[in-house]
Amino acid sequence: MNNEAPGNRFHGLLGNLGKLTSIRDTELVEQSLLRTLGPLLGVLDTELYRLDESQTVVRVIYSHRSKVVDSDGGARLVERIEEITNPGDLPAEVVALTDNVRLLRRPCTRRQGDQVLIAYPLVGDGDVHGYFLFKRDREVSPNEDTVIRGVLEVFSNYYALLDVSMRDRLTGLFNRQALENSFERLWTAVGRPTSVSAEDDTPGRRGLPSHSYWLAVIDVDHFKRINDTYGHMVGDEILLLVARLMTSIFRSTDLLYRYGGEEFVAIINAETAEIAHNIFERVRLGIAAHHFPRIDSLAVSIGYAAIAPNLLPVEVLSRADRSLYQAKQDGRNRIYDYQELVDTGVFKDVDYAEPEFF
Ligand SMILES: Nc1nc2c(ncn2[C@@H]2O[C@H](COP(=O)(O)OP(=O)(O)OP(=O)(O)O)[C@@H](O)[C@H]2O)c(=O)[nH]1
Repeated sequence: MNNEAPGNRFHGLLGNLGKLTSIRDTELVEQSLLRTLGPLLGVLDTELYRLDESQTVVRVIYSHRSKVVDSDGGARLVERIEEITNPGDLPAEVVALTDNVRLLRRPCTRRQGDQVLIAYPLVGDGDVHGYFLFKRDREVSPNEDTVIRGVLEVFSNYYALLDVSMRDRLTGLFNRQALENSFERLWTAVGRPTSVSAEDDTPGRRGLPSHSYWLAVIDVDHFKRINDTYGHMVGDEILLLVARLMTSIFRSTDLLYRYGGEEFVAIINAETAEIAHNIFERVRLGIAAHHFPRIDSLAVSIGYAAIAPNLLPVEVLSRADRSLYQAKQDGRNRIYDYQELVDTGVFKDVDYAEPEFF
């Protein structure tokens, strides 16, 4: 561990665990874990790997601390947290080490020159759902091992509790609360325009940023009839199947929420409106082609809008929702893009700077 007196370290650890369990957001809890363990182990870099159900790494969170010398000559530690969703090829030594951790369900180490790469499993419900990794010049002592295991256990239990509170009970998708909680962070990450489409001569489009993230509201058509005809139990089963189908059609990096009764929200990454449209069309067709119990067929209507950095989340939601409403008005079982509805004169364009509700 580091050179602090044991009493101070113990208080520091308790304080950090207190902070960790006071956070109400799963991603911030993950960051807080790295902030707690890095200083405790005397290392500047720590990493957290998250796995999906098929044990594939889907997210990596890196915490880097570096010394910065101020103009007055004083040194301080600056921390940078980076998150990669859908990481590509992981370094071979990480794959080899974490394979062992997963199979043995216990910490493993791997020597790299004068350094040791150390990995701990994150265990919950009997499954390994991630790894905590760090590298340093020596192995973990028995005392350190006890502390790391204890902190990881608190983290895993608390994470599981938080995760449950962010999930819809019926479908297991994220719930409306989770969407609202993550809006701010989501916007910082996804709201940046990727480029400015200066060559695009489409009227009204020149100079507009081309977006890479899209928010869709997806609503089951005539769902009330299903409930009225077959009862709520069948209705519930169909909602669950719709959620499972959508989860299998969207990519694992797309975000899917149950927003209300038979209404879902998806946030996806796509380079153009056309690609986004094709993805939503795949969802619509996938649901239309599925054989649901009792009912002959099921349709969904979808309204979507680009996530522009100069719009509030509520404005993007409102645009997608208005487009959905239009799709319902025009006969259901269709997909409308807000911008398309503006360009074709169905909607009056709304000034980006002025929210339409106030
Ligand atoms: N089974 C079940 N039904 C739900 C749930 N939440 C909401 N509903 C029902 O979903 C139905 C939604 O009805 P409406 O809003 O009229 O929409 P709709 O019948 O799908 O019609 P359109 O959206 O206009 O195509 C209502 O009957 C709600 O009671 C749920 O969790 N389970």
